[in-house]
Amino acid sequence: MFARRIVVVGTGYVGLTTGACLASLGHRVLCSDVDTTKVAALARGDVHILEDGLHDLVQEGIAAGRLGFTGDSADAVADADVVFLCVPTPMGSGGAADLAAVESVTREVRDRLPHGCVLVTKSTVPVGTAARVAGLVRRPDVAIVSNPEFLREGSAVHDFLNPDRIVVGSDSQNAAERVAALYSRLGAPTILTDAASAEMVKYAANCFLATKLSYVNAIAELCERLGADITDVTEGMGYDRRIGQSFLQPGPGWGGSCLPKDTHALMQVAEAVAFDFPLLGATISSNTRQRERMVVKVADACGRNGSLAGVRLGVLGLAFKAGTDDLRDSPALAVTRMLAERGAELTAYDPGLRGDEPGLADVVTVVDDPYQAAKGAAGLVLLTEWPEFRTLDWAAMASTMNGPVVVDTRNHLDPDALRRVGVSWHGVGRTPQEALCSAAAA
Ligand SMILES: NC(=O)C1=CN([C@@H]2O[C@H](COP(=O)(O)OP(=O)(O)OC[C@H]3O[C@@H](n4cnc5c(N)ncnc54)[C@H](O)[C@@H]3O)[C@@H](O)[C@H]2O)C=CC1
Ligand SMILES: O=C(O)[C@H]1O[C@H](OP(=O)(O)OP(=O)(O)OC[C@H]2O[C@@H](n3ccc(=O)[nH]c3=O)[C@H](O)[C@@H]2O)[C@H](O)[C@@H](O)[C@@H]1O
Repeated sequence: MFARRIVVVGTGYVGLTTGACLASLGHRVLCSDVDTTKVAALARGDVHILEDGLHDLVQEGIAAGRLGFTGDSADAVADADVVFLCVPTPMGSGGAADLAAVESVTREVRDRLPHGCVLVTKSTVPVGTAARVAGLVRRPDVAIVSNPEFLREGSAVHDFLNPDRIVVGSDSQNAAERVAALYSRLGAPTILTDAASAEMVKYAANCFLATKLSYVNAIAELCERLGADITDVTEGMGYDRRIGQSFLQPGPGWGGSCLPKDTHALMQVAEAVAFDFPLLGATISSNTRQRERMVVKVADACGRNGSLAGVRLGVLGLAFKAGTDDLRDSPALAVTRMLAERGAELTAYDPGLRGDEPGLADVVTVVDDPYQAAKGAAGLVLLTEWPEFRTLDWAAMASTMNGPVVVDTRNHLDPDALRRVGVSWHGVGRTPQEALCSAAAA
């Protein structure tokens, strides 16, 4: 089923990727957004987010006449077959998902949807939202479908075009099949289900991933205390196909625009039906603790008797993970903020950031090369796993530092290579080699 007239409301990481990828699959797509500055830039082919391959795909879609942009969602949907809602569902008061944007777009477009149109929630929304949207639309000729998205930032285009699965849920079998058919060229396993189950798949998956990471971070701490090496431990675990190698990398805690808000939202959903969910609660609180633990690690390695007051530190990476410019709920930024609160003087470098992002300047001085971040620092804290950090001239970095100590919260660097150039390396879940050697000698 090609050349469908599709409207995508919201042109963020998910909406723009959805629009550009569906256009690349041969569909005609019109993307709308309230942010008219963004719409004007996109219409010129200017992509405002760092996402591998997205810029080219947008330009190709525009050039092929299959991809367009507008600031008027109500007008856009007037001759649509399928409308995707890709607007934000941020953490609201008390932790529940804030559905204000989903509801406001629904109200805005409901009377303009043509007969037989399908309205799809692609935003991450709690179980029951499709029913709530149906209640707002109140039109038997418009079917509501839940089609959660599983792409990751930084590899959004790749993930969208190579999905592990497509999940489509609706009370209308016909509408679900029409939405599933849009992806038919991708050849992915497709789960057709009811809307509530589709909505639940999304939260169950994200919260499982968060739980896996909190577990791994806890095992890493245990490794530190017991003299085991988390890198070998996770390798040993990962070969078990029931566990798998991915999502076993310890770090400064998990973050980003989704895992934190979705874990809190599922806690709220559980509470609403009087379900006690201590496992998920511990997943969240362990993550807060992990961020704090990184600060203590830095204070121990670089502070003066554990104090960071007036200590000059360099920071490598501020984004919530490599490959993105997204700072939303970034553990790297959270740790940096806590270091600043403890009085550290911070200079940071992140290859994905310009440095003028809102809120950054209050916390940290952002520089545009890593050697500047290292200059005069009593220690460097690596918080985001950008590949280029591995290939820095570490001897040159160390020579400009005032005490070559690196706290590598991602176990991203080669500890032996760093030690060879005189850097004292501190990772996560890995006992420093010197300590192991002296323990063996004793
Ligand atoms: N970022 C990600 O990797 C993923 C996000 N999701 C979910 O997708 C949804 C969207 O997330 P992102 O794309 O990251 O958000 P985003 O913040 O990057 O983009 C949202 C866009 O919607 C626009 N918008 C807001 N209100 C609007 C309205 N009333 N009418 C038209 N446009 C409006 C904003 O201007 C913005 O351009 C969320 O529910 C999120 O949980 C799901 C999978 C992956
Ligand atoms: O719903 C969403 O928005 C998306 O949330 C996550 O994707 P994303 O937020 O892009 O980031 P991830 O790659 O999942 O990383 C999340 C956090 O976990 C951390 N992480 C990830 C993997 C790992 O092994 N270790 C680790 O610390 C990352 O550094 C990051 O802070 C999910 O992976 C996507 O499937 C989902 O669609």
